[in-house]
Amino acid sequence: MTDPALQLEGAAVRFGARTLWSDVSISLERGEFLAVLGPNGAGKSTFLKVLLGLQRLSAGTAQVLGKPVRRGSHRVGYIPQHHQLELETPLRARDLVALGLEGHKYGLPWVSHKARARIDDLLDQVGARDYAQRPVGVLSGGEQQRLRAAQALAGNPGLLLCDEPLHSLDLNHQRAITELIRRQAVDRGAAVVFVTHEINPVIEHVDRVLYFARGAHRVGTVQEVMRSEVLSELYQSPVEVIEHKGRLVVMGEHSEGTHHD
Ligand SMILES: Nc1ncnc2c1ncn2[C@@H]1O[C@H](COP(=O)(O)OP(=O)(O)OP(=O)(O)O)[C@@H](O)[C@H]1O
Repeated sequence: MTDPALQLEGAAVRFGARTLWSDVSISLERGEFLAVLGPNGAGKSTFLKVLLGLQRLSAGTAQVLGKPVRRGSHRVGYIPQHHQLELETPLRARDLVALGLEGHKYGLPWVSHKARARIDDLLDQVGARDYAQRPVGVLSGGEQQRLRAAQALAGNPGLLLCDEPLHSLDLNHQRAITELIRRQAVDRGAAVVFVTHEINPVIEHVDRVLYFARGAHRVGTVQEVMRSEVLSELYQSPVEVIEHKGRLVVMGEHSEGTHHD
């Protein structure tokens, strides 16, 4: 039996007197797609930081691919939240993708034929071949974001962590990147943790939802969590979830995502 891709037991993060979230227990199998939802400041990115080994738990345990979390695991791919790279960043677009290949993290002196083919393939898949030779700093936000997705997939990760990866992408590229992420899960058996404010673009791929709000959380299938009574209880105020042509419209979500002890 293979280890779960991700396993948290009684996990909590506290900053001083503030409990961001607590008592999170979840196990994710290879190939599973978890959407992480919740209002601003609810602790979604912090959840990813825990899995990246960048944020210590205040209680509980976290294991990734059968081992305690640690920084810099090449089995973990990460698409960070969008931020514009500096104009002067001394990398071409294809170099950014190459950085995702194991063994290329500390410089780019020599790229094997096989690695070059893999980079070309990824550049094609994210539609970045045309700007592969351009300096990354001059590229648009969406163009950079597509390269980050390719970089995260380059090392064939067993766990793929995505922090709002569709942000700043047009509809066509949203679909292309979503399809790439889905294939990593379905064809290559990676577990996906997908932080998003908007579940609809990925709803057909989501196996389970982890919803954070007001220091509490719920875990379950889309049908179990994305319901008026469940979210109203979580937000402690009326929230209405309406299904319309396969899309979910959530009305009455508050922006306040945290509480103070
Ligand atoms: N090291 C830290 N020390 C104190 N507070 C922190 C620290 N890291 C994060 N926080 C706080 O924890 C809260 C949760 O942040 P996080 O980035 O996880 O939220 P989020 O759900 O991803 O929000 P958004 O949707 O806005 O991206 C924020 O209020 C943030 O200021």
